[in-house]
Amino acid sequence: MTETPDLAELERRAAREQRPVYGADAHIVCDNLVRIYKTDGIEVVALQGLDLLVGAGEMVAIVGASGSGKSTLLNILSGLDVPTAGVARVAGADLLTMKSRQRLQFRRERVGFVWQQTSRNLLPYLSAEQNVELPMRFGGRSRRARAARAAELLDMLGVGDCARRRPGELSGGQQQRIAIAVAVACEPQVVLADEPTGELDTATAAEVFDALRRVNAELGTTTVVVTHDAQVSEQVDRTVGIRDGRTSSEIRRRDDTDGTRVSEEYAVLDRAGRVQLPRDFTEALDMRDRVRLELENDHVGVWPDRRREPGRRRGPEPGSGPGEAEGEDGDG
Ligand SMILES: Nc1ncnc2c1ncn2[C@@H]1O[C@H](COP(=O)(O)OP(=O)(O)OP(=O)(O)O)[C@@H](O)[C@H]1O
Repeated sequence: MTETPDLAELERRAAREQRPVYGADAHIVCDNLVRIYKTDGIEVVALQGLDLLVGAGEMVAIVGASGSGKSTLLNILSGLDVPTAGVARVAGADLLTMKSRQRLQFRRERVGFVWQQTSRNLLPYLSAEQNVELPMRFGGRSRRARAARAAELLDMLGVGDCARRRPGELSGGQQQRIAIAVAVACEPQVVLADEPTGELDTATAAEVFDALRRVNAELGTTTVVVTHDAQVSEQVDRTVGIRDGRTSSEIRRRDDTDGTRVSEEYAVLDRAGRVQLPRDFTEALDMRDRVRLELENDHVGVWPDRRREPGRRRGPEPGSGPGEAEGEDGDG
């Protein structure tokens, strides 16, 4: 007969099983993040249990179809919007429980933003250097220190020669590089950019993205960039895909020992064990409603449900060795 464990035994077991807190080391933590908009009695679930971890100093691109929830996510991370449920922590600040004063302080000190519309980033009646100096006025720096930092940042971003010009006298790309200088003027720990290259041609977009990468590398700011631009997102080591308000896939890139760029696609596995297969994978194998799974030594095989409709495309037979895992076309 098995003995019922007493309270002390249960506590010992709980202590043994205690796992580290999700995202304990991460600089940005979204855990089961939910945002529901309610307008005229209609509910739109913009984020439905999104998980995301970004390490300190990391640069991540967020991609996804229109309406997938990218801007909603960025608005929450920037403290502009409050999530309906879940956990959102940025640079140690809890974005769900924060009071309005703390929120203001968070927005002034810990995060910098770059928006798509240049008019949202810069004041049109101030010169480039005055725009960069403006946020530093709240930080109590001397006038000389503000001017020195503005000059240093504009030089670093390749727009030192534009210091005296107003936004209307500058190209879109120059304006966005100045916007990046404004975003990092108060030495925030995190930079958030929502389609910063959306209004620019390809060559100028690459220059602006390069400026963001320079800031990330030289100042060490954790950087999250929402972008539609695949060419732009390829320049970062990690691209996170959002689908229907959830993180669905990740592409990680690294330089191999021989210098070639290697890129690998991952699916996000959440703590409930859910994996969202990429749409092109499910469509390629006509996977719908239900898939068959098999646990192997070092991977899990996923097959379309053959019994669903006899005669349709089939996946590979179980046990046909490594390579049978998700995404392999089983028609061979
Ligand atoms: N203020 C709002 N009120 C109601 N619904 C909203 C609001 N903002 C966004 N939504 C809805 O939430 C969903 C996610 O929108 P969001 O703007 O985050 O998507 P997105 O991925 O940034 O899209 P895009 O690439 O077109 O900017 C959409 O269905 C959108 O219509």
